[in-house]
Amino acid sequence: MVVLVVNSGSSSIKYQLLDMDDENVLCKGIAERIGIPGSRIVHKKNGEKFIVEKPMVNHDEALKAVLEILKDEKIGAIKDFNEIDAVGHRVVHGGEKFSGSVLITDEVINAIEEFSYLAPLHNPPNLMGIKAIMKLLPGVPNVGVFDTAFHAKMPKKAYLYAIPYEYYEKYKVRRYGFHGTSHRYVSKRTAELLGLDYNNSKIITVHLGNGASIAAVKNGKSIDTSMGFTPLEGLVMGTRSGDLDPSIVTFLMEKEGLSAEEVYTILNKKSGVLGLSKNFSSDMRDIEDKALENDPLCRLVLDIYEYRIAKYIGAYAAAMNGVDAISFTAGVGENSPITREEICENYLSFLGIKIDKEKNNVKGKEMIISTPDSKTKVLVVPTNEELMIARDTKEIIEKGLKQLDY
Ligand SMILES: Nc1ncnc2c1ncn2[C@@H]1O[C@H](COP(=O)(O)OP(=O)(O)O)[C@@H](O)[C@H]1O
Ligand SMILES: CC(=O)OP(=O)(O)O
Ligand SMILES: [Mg+2]
Repeated sequence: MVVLVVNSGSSSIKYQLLDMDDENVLCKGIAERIGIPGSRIVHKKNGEKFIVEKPMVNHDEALKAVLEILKDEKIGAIKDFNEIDAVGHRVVHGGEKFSGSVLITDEVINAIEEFSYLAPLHNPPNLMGIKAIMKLLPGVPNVGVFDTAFHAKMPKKAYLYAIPYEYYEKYKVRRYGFHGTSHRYVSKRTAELLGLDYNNSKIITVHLGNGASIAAVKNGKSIDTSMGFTPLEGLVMGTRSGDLDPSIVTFLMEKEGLSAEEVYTILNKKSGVLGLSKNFSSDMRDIEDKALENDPLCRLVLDIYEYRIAKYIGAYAAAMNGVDAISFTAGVGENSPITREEICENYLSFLGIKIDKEKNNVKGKEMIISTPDSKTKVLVVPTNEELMIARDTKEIIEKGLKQLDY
């Protein structure tokens, strides 16, 4: 079965074409700068990279261009669109409705539309991708895989905020959690690599990309996670603040004469590592390089970044009353030995953690980086959200399911 995976963002579409008989990636890529000058597709096949400059004013045009590339004689992987058996889509917000992946129907589309007010930056582009594929590949089934689904069964004590209950009842203001597909993949893979029974294990997954979140996965279920009502809560991220005292919002509105929306933009796009470094960079590679040259501000930014992660790990060890393993994943988690080492060495020896420095000197590869006598194991597990989406898509289509529960 050939499955196309589509991850539509506001100005980019990531895609992957997989042969699910052997889980082989046939080709993949990203359409970037959709709707802005300089739009292009960066396409990869058999490790080779191809750049296709192409004006793409909206998601319809971008997906059309992507589909043409999939069929291209030289750089494509199929001869005809009828070789695509199903399409799996990343959808960021599934509200309280979806606790698993689903076959996309009109009813599901309406629900995703309804939840757009909870994720205004994410759900509208996700929907555009779904609608464009439905138009371009009529008759091909579509599956939705939600970032929120893996966290949907968190206990109420973990997801309710201590504000008047009526706001939960009226507007569903609660913690949802995101990056669930990544936390699900990485926690399961961690259990496999350590030979643990997934259904009887305590794993903390640390997803450090541009957006970053941590999850406490107990017995194969997410019982808590650091992102909340929106992907703004929790860790310090590239441009997002993570946790703060909400009174800062009203304080800044008054002092700087800002609107609610302006403060929201500052917290989402101008804060985090970028804001702390006085706009030097949102990319942890830049911060790390400078910190290693003893730049005091960048050293401080790295300290704050690591400290917040360590505090959450401590909290989640308490939430699960123990922890068997901690796994680092995504851009920073997979590629930054120094961040992993400093978090573990400076804060986590109380968990009996010992890091093997040589093993930790790894980038983008599965590795147990703790020593054999480390009480809690520490791992690097590269995430693979696309493979999870393709697997769910295959299972739903092959078994004729409407919803796949985790
Ligand atoms: N070698 C590295 N060292 C430190 N950070 C890195 C390295 N490589 C990538 N990163 C970080 O990973 C981030 C991107 O992570 P990624 O998981 O691709 O994010 P997203 O999916 O949210 O776009 C970059 O912003 C960068 O800070
Ligand atoms: C939900 C979220 O934060 O996603 P990303 O990391 O892709 O921005
Ligand atoms: Mg990501």
